[in-house]
Amino acid sequence: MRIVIKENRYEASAFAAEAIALQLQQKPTSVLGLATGSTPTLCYEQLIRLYKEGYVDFSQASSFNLDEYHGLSPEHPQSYRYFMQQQLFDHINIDVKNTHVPDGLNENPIQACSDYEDEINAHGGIDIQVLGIGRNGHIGFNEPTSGLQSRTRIKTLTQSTTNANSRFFGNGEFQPELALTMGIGTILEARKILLLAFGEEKSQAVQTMIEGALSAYCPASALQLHPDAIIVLDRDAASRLEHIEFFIEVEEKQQALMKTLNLS
Ligand SMILES: N[C@@H]1[C@@H](O)[C@H](O)[C@@H](COP(=O)(O)O)O[C@@H]1O
Repeated sequence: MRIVIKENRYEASAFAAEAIALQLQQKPTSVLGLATGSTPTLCYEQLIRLYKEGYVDFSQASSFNLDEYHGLSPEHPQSYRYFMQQQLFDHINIDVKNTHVPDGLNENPIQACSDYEDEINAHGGIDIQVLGIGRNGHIGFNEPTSGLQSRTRIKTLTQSTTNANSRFFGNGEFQPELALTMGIGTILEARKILLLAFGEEKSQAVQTMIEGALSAYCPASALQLHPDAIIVLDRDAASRLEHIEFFIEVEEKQQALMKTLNLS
């Protein structure tokens, strides 16, 4: 894991957007793995800016989102398809036919999940996967105890996750307790991973993910197994890291080395 600690969420989001832009410059047909939630919104804002300024082109790219609520239509304002249209797709030149979000209304969600896996494979796998992290350490909707080799499937959400996400739903509005989500094994197959975490409320999950043991109790800790995972934090999310000074030192040395090798 490479740990990048930025002063604030704006700098962290700009770093992530630049990494995605670079990926697309190097491989215009990249397959992007995308996430929802409040965390990636600034990164998407920066990506839209880079697109408008001509630095990035999505015309040959395709995308797969991590997850979707079961029971919400794509037009529902809380569905992740709707979120992606509003926050990113409607503002860039990606062909909507090339964007994929699990089908929350499919009458056979088990089949829909297995088809989703097939579709990712048919596209040659995910080149770069954006992730947020839940307060309980979940990634996608892989709640604690999710199998570390799990595949796309239907999951029951924990109370802690439904509570955290209730802020997006109106009083008395139907809030799904089931979701279709890529599995941890699916996520780990992405060639590069960029996990973003901001704010004090994520600091415990971040500490457990990075400094804790590999454990299904903290699904994000599975990223310790990934050969190219970058964890991008703001100061608050990094605040509980016991080895924070060490991580800062290593990153500075790595930056200096990359400059010397002309790789940055
Ligand atoms: N399924 C999503 C996750 O992909 C996301 O990482 C998490 C954190 O959301 P936020 O970024 O709003 O804190 O929320 C949801 O549960």
